Amino acid sequence: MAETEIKKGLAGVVVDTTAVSKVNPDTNSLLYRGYPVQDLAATCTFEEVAYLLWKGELPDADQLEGFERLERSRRHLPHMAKEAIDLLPVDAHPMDVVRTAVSALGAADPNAADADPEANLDKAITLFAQLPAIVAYIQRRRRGLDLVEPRDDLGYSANFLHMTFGEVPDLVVVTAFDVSMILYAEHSFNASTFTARVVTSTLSDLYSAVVAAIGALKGPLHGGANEAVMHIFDEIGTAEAAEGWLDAALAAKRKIMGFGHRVYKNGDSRVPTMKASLDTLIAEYDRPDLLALYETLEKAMDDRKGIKPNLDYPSGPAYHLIGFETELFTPLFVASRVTGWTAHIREQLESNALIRPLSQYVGPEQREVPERG
Ligand SMILES: CC(=O)SCCNC(=O)CCNC(=O)[C@H](O)C(C)(C)COP(=O)(O)OP(=O)(O)OC[C@H]1O[C@@H](n2cnc3c(N)ncnc32)[C@H](O)[C@@H]1OP(=O)(O)O
Ligand SMILES: O=C([O-])CC(=O)C(=O)O
Repeated sequence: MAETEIKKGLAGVVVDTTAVSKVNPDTNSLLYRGYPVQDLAATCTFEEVAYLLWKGELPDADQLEGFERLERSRRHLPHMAKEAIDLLPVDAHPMDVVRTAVSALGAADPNAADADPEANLDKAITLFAQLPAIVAYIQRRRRGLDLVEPRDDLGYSANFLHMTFGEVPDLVVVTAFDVSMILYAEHSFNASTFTARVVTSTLSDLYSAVVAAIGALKGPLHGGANEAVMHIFDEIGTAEAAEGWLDAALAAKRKIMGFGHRVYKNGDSRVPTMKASLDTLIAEYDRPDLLALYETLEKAMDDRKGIKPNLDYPSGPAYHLIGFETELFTPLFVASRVTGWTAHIREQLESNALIRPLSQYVGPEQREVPERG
């Protein structure tokens, strides 16, 4: 029998088409619906980018006004999510808490199973509007603080920070956060988006697909790396210790979180934009020590392995400077990526085929069940 070529991890396998985004490792570029992500980050708000991902075009002034009004009207922490969160231990991992909250929202939505494209878009917008309240509440609850009501006179990111910290930080901080939300929003068939598409392909509902995607994102080889980067920084401590730490970690065959990528082999297209935002935060919070550690480790990794940082590398310290607890970093990724996931869920349903690959069996040959007892 001919040898079947196994593509471990589906590396290099093209499984379907998509019109949502294009990742091009040859040019180190990322397009959302045709627009370079760094240009969107420089000129648009996250709300405009979310609209683009779902609708395929940027909103005009009237469309944006209508969309913002809708999003702002849905920002309150839903009762069902709060009840579900309050049942969990305060120190449960925030990714587990977000996953549970979204699952509870799905169970409570009588229209959860309505797969009409407009119904699914409405659910996506609601989750987009509610996730900041969920994430902010989780951080405040961990700190023994009461929840903060949303403000409808603020944009998405300013309101997110207001609900988390009880005040709106300087504009440079809000802008850096908004840029991170734009950069995290979408990245073609990454593991969590593919998970969402697999679940959707069985004609399951949008909430189930998002819950599964959250589970996939949690892993440190994917979204969990932004949290892991900060743990590494804490472990290393200072720039002076970075090279010795790296040599020991590589000798112990450790994976260095925030470095490497399945698709980009010569640097992640989003890193320069996020690094520029990190630089503004370093200046704002006067933390040259953190910059020195960041750059020393980056250079040492390049020198030793030729492996470049991915988006999680600058995002981790950026979220730390803004004031988020380390365990909240990946939930921030969820709040952003819910836009991309739900755009893909809708796209999957437009021309669905059950996703069910084959495997090559390598277990025992057929055999008889031995006599029992
Ligand atoms: C937003 C995101 O989700 S971006 C990804 C975030 N994840 C991380 O930062 C986790 C750390 N990085 C990694 O584990 C990997 O680079 C991945 C999982 C992202 C990509 O992995 P793959 O495409 O499967 O690359 P693969 O694991 O084959 O790496 C090729 C070689 O580089 C090495 N390598 C890749 N990344 C790293 C790393 N971060 N640290 C140390 N070595 C690494 C591998 O050990 C392998 O070496 P080998 O050929 O000697 O065995
Ligand atoms: O594309 C990937 O494999 C991981 C990634 O960078 C993302 O999901 O943003």
